[in-house]
Amino acid sequence: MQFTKGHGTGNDFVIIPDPDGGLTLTPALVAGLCDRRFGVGADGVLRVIRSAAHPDAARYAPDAEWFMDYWNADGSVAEMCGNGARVFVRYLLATGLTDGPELPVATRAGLVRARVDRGEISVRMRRPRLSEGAVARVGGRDFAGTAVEVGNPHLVCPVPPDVRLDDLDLTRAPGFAAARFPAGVNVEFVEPVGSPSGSPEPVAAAGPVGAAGPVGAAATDAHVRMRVYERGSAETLSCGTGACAVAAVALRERGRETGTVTVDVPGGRLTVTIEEAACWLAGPAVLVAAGEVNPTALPR
Ligand SMILES: N[C@@H](CCC[C@H](N)C(=O)O)C(=O)O
Repeated sequence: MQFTKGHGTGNDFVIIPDPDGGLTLTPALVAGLCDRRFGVGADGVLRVIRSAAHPDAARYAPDAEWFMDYWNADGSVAEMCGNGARVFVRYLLATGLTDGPELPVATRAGLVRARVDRGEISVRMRRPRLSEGAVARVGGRDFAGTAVEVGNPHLVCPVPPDVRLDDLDLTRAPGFAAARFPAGVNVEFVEPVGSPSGSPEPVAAAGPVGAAGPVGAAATDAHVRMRVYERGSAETLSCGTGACAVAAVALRERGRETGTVTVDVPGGRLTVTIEEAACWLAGPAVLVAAGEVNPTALPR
């Protein structure tokens, strides 16, 4: 089985080309591929399949030639993956399966549109929908947050000033009310950059680094840091949809509904631009290796 390995700000994926849908992808196979000791190792799998070859793709976005069949590391499927969509497009372009600079991609959350922009890849997704408050529990402490839907579910929790973001123990899943999130939830913890809790202002905080959004924004309206515990994948170095959820909350805290937010994640920097009717996620998307994996040698 051919594979390519790629990442977007350290959120890494095993990419499996299956243009005509000949492959049977199972939860066990996905979990084996993502195993960091006994498999290739990744936060998730991106199957590259033509929409016409996937039984469900047409109902999500009938007009896109390619369907991003995204799976979490534990073998569950998710509606959307923002970094995955950017890496998926990088793969399509690198292998000549499509040409840019703009293209539609079908996902379980509907159509997204990608754009190559000065070496970065941006995806246009739905606008995050903020709903009521909810609570995440870490290390015996409750963190109040906001539920946000970005095609997939998120819970964004600002970290209070007496807690250091880096000190949170995310080796285990944060607790949350299962009745509120019956399908599980991705939990983001966020603090402003330069916050009193001790995180230093990074160099070039509001400069053009990573600010390659669709409007060419050189300065951003807010600058935050986040960590994330992903449903189905544990703590990851980055989460694109999570960054969009965090950006929406950061803008609301500033009394705004639209704007551009710089989001620092453990694996790098993303830029999120929220418009009236859409949300753009921009950042690097890199392919690092390609090879062949023996599925029968993977853990089951
Ligand atoms: N890392 C992704 C999100 C992947 C899906 C998520 N774990 C879920 O189950 O919803 C991103 O970049 O958005």
